[in-house]
This record gives sequence, structure tokens and C-alpha cells, in this order.
Amino acid sequence: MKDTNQNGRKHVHVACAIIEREGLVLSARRSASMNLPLRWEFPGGKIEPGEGREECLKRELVEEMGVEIAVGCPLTPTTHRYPSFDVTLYPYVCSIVSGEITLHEHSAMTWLPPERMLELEWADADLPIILEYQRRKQG
Ligand SMILES: Nc1nc2c([nH]c(=O)n2[C@H]2C[C@H](O)[C@@H](COP(=O)(O)OP(=O)(O)OP(=O)(O)O)O2)c(=O)[nH]1
Repeated sequence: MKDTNQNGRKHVHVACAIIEREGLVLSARRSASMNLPLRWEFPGGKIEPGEGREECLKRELVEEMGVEIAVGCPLTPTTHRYPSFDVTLYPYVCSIVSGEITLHEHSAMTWLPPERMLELEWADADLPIILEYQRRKQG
């Protein structure tokens, strides 16, 4: 997918993993040197040319955290306009199938029950995803 739109504005397409374990969800904190510094996000990253979303997620989770994941149910993709670029996030509910998490890029991680996720300072683009996820969990 192209990473600029008709206006020449940067638009990145990002797959992200809502990783569940024993009723808790993994959140990862961006480092101080990344853009959106110290905001919380779901692990994942930009989809490379020719790459599928699930393939991207599996690759990113190995690169960022050293774990193999199983990719499950997709949630609704969401597009957000940041001051300097646009992002479309493609969220998937996932689980870890092997490995122990080692943080290669993030500055912190935490496991939270879904209803407590909004206590963190999230990247703005993630808020609709968290709300949809919480609604699904409330059944
Ligand atoms: N992985 C991930 N990225 C998110 C989320 N929410 C959100 O706005 N983003 C943004 C942050 C980044 O600008 C982009 C993800 O791309 P990336 O992780 O490959 O980018 P990066 O900042 O590490 O690297 P770069 O743009 O400097 O090359 O999407 C999220 O929940 N997960």
C-alpha cells in the first residue's frame, strides 16, 4: 500500500496486536526517542510492500519482543490524523504461542485487565480500538 496520499501527506498502514493472556492484555510503551514518545501502544508496525497484515504482525512481534504469536480475530481498522502524518491501524486479537517477551524497542510493557487500559496514556490513534475491544469484552 502507498505510504503517501494524493496530497503528498505521509500515510502509514500499521498492523497491531492485542495480545491476550489469562484475561489480561499487553500494552507496550514507546521509547523516549521514538515518535509519539512514551505513549502506550499495541506492539506491531508498518506493513511492508507485498506483505500481508498477519505476516507483518508475526514478523514485528519476533523483531520487537522475540515471541511467536497466533493471529486471531480482526477488530475494525481505524484511521487517525496526527499533525505530521496519517495512520491506519489494523488491529488483531492475538496470543503468544512460544517465547518469553524481551523488549527490543519499547521502554516498558504491562499486562492489564481490559477495563483498566485507559489508565495509560495511549497513542491517540488507539482510542477507538480500545473502546471497541472493551465493548466486546463487556459482551
Ligand atoms: N505499532 C503501533 N504503532 C502505532 C500504534 N498507534 C499508533 O499511532 N502507532 C503509530 C506509531 C508509528 O508512527 C507507527 C508505527 O510504525 P513503526 O512502529 O514501524 O514506526 P516507528 O515510529 O517505530 O518507526 P519510524 O516511523 O521512525 O520508522 O504507527 C499502535 O498501537 N501500535
